[in-house]
Amino acid sequence: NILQELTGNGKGVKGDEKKFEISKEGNLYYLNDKIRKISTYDAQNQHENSPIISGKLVSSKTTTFSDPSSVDAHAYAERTYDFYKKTFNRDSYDAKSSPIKSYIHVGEKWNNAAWDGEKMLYGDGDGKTFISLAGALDVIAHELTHAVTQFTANLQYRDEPGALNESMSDIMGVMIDDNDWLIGEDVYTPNKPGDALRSMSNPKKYNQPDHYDDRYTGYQDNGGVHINSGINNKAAYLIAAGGKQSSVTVDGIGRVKTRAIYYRALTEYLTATSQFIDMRDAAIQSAKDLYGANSKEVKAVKQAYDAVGVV
Ligand SMILES: CCC(=O)Oc1c(C)cccc1C(=O)O
Ligand SMILES: [Ca+2]
Ligand SMILES: [Zn+2]
Repeated sequence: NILQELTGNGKGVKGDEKKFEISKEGNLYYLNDKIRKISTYDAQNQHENSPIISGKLVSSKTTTFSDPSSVDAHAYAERTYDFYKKTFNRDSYDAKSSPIKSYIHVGEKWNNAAWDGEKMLYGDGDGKTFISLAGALDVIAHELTHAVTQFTANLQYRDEPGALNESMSDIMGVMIDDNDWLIGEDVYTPNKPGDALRSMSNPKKYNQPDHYDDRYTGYQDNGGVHINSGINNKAAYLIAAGGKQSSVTVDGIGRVKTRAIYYRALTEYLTATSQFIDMRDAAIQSAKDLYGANSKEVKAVKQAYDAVGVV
């Protein structure tokens, strides 16, 4: 690459040392990765609903950056970018190498993270429910996957399509932060070790259904997008890890093949109004495309959706 690489460093939200790509303009250094086109801004506690969230590109007098939220937001965006490029040959969220912008210190003690249609937003948390949400790789991967979904299937953010939108973000979140089936564990309830925002292996542990017959049909949470995502999350877990549910046994095929199936379903088959049954069909078709019509991978997909009652 013609650009001269420049490495920055700093401690993340959990106190761990990280390295990342920066740039120098004049006598200041900036969280601006010109190779991946990733830049990180400080929203300086502007309210998350303010029409235009402006921000100050994070800078430092030296190559060491002292704001842990900025360190993690920048480094984890790079990790997520690299995963999509290496694993699926996708260049940024729109596959057209569009710039990735992250804003930290959004709102006041905001227990939230979001993709707002054009940039990523991270709250600092209130210190009880969350610490800075930029501090978790699976959170950042979840948010950037909302952007990927927007530029591919563009699943509507309500009811069943919305639950699938949420599930795709959780699936890629655990595939990128790939040492567990938990979501948000690194930044959730600092005073309660060992818990998480969601579990894909056991959705019910955090009050999500793991079977279609138990789906939420009310109006809260845009028709339960963070509730019913548990059903598809469990299916994805079963496809990868195997297991038994509602007297159906699934022979797992591993994380690598599972993420390939879901990425293909998201980018080739799902649409804005896909329902859970369409997710089943899209996953089966994707497994057929990738591994053959009578493959054990196709069998695992069918078994998993049988197990979660999407038939
Ligand atoms: C795993 C990241 C996540 O779920 O972020 C959200 C939070 C913490 C609150 C509300 C919505 C979201 C989201 O991105 O869906
Ligand atoms: Ca995790
Ligand atoms: Zn989400």
